[in-house]
Amino acid sequence: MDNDIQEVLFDQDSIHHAAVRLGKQITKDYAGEEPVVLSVLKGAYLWTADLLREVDLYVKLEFIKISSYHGGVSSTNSISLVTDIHSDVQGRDVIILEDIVDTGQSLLFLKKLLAERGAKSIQVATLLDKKEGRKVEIKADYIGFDVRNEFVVGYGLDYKEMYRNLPYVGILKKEVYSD
Ligand SMILES: O=P(O)(O)OC[C@H]1O[C@H](OP(=O)(O)OP(=O)(O)O)[C@H](O)[C@@H]1O
Ligand code: HPA
Repeated sequence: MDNDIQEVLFDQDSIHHAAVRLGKQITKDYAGEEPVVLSVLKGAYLWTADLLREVDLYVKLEFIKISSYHGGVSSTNSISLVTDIHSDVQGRDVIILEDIVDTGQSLLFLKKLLAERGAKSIQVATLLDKKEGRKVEIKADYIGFDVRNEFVVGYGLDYKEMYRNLPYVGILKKEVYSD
């Protein structure tokens, strides 16, 4: 897989430092609380594992699966709920864990859903924030790194369901794309 990568943007070490930094901040900000942590599959699977190990709080971990990108590099405007959570978020503080906020549409969808279900507060911790990709106005509260407006893979992020298991975030070589 390494041969398919043109440039590594965030290596394992820098991702670890981001997890430590944000984990400390979340631990401080939510001291005394028991937030629900909502991990957004599939992309956030590694970020969830690494960030949560740096959070010293009693948390309830939930996984939700939504779908916006259909394997390739282009986005669609419709988001669908693929696998829902089965616990009640009414009156709870919720921290959404995302691998990337790009157009912002996935996050908007989730925030609306949680607000409709009566969450007390909703915050977002994302590894990557691609601010130039935004199509809707929305902000993350905890950000690992700002990332430039290019399609990235690795550390949970896929191209056609591959590269999620790369331990770093990078950009694919042009010849690897088939669409
Ligand atoms: O800000 P947006 O433009 O909405 O993009 C961000 C979302 O897109 C990706 O998920 P995707 O729907 O591709 O599913 P995946 O996590 O299973 O790869 C990523 O993991 C985020 O959840
Ligand atoms: O840059 C990206 N890479 C992979 N998946 C994504 N989903 C939104 N943006 C991206």
